[in-house]
Amino acid sequence: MLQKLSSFPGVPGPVVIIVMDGYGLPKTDVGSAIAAARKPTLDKLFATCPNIRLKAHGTAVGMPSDDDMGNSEVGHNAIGAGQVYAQGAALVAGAIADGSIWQGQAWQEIVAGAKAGRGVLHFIGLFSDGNVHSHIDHLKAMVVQAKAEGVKTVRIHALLDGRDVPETSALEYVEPFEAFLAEISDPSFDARIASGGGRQVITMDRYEANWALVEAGWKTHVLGQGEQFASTAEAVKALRQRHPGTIDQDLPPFVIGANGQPVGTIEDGDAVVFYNFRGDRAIEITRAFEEADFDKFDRIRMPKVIYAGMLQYDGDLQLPKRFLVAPPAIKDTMGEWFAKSGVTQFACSETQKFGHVTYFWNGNRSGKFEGETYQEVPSDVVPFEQRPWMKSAEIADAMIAALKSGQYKTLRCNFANGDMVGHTGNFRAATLSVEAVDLALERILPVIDAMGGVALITADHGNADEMFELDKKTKQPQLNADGSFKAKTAHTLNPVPLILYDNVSGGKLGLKQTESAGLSNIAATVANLLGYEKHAKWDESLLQIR
Ligand SMILES: O=C(O)[C@H](O)COP(=O)(O)O
Ligand SMILES: [Mn+2]
Ligand SMILES: [Mn+2]
Repeated sequence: MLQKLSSFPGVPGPVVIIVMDGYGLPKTDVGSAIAAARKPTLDKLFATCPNIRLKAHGTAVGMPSDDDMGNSEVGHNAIGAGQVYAQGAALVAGAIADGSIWQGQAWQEIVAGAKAGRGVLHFIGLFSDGNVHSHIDHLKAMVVQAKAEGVKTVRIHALLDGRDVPETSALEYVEPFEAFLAEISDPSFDARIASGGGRQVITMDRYEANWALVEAGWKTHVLGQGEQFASTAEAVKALRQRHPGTIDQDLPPFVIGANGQPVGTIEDGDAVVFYNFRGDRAIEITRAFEEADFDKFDRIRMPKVIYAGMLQYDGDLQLPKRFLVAPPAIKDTMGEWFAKSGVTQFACSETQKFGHVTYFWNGNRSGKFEGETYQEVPSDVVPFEQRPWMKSAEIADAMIAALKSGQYKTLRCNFANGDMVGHTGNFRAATLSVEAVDLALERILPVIDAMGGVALITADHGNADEMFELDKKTKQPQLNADGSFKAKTAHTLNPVPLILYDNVSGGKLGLKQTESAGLSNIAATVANLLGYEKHAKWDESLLQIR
């Protein structure tokens, strides 16, 4: 049980946490879809409510350095756990730097497995240095080590990014990597890219939003079905020419081969490493490799392989069974301690972010704590620039109903809009997406008042706040060859807001802006609003009680 606060009994009604995914506070309004949006509710909140800035990137959320942007996993982990753990990106980099990854049983089984079969080791993963799901340097280190340990053949299945890195940057990764593979190959070692495609088109679906993506990835990587090219650089160039305006994340799948023969199908006896460290978009393809009674699509052929993930992606489901680096052991989350203290909890989002407010929130666990209720609003399966409002209205409906039920002491939701539409690089759509969230807030807040509650309105990292690549010196948008602004699809390094919406305390409650204030301070703040002391492990509360 959390201890009761002696100085404050807690607010009479529920405490609501609203995460506006991808809503950062930019240094300049140039290129900010948030600044361009008409958002009277948020404008009023910033003008009239206590509000501060929180760090949401870099070491404040467990990333290796302050040059690393934040992301949903590390952001929701930090919010939910009230603590900062070294995250996958940092853990894998550390395990490679000190060599412990090669000593681990999983790596040794992978190498032994490959050698015992046809000698083929496959790597599948996101092919960039975005450091959100993966890092190409980790892949490079594994290829070098595989050669040193006597693996004969390496085949890479490269998911093109353009979402955590500039939108048409694929060749900046592909060309040097294909050169590196050519250089490291010799008569005893043959390393090549074997297949690939845009990450939003194959393999990296999440939260079961669209299994067809995973099926398309399986056909490409495992079965080697699809259009063939002589090299990945050639594939990217040809596909771009054929699909003008298509950015890397949406490029169609391709197979490397000649005369109808793919160079790297996945066969019995091969070893496979899925080298993304982040779990949400790794779980479905992992299930396809591991589950004997898999029924999400027809695999046609199920090769018997030795499979490992970079990390274990779900601790409750133990998925995958074999993993190269142990994930952060996230303990003592607010979900767990509120449950132990009898605080009922409601969590809601649409499919695209549903796991963010459940699985990431609870430290990458898929199981519920007692007293938790989850509601998923099914996401549309469309390019989100075509529906920038996404399911904001339906999430507002669900939150309003849950609030009115009076059953929950704390409620949380995530509005995907600023992030998912921000990732498309479409400025006008991103502007609309922020306006949709504003409308949803306008509907939810009066119900919170009516229930005697308060809200903390925040974000997990920036995205819609910078929709153009800005010149580092002039801070003006970079231009494409045709004079248009170069769209930015990735997250930003900007801080995020924390707004306290409170019409019940009569001005008694405020927020402290501290030097280190970050997402990991939210859990303790929520506990105080509920009338509890924070858990000893949690970072300080930012609540001021006057
Ligand atoms: O997976 C994605 O969509 C992006 O790589 C990161 O976005 P998220 O961290 O907001 O989910
Ligand atoms: Mn996010
Ligand atoms: Mn995002």
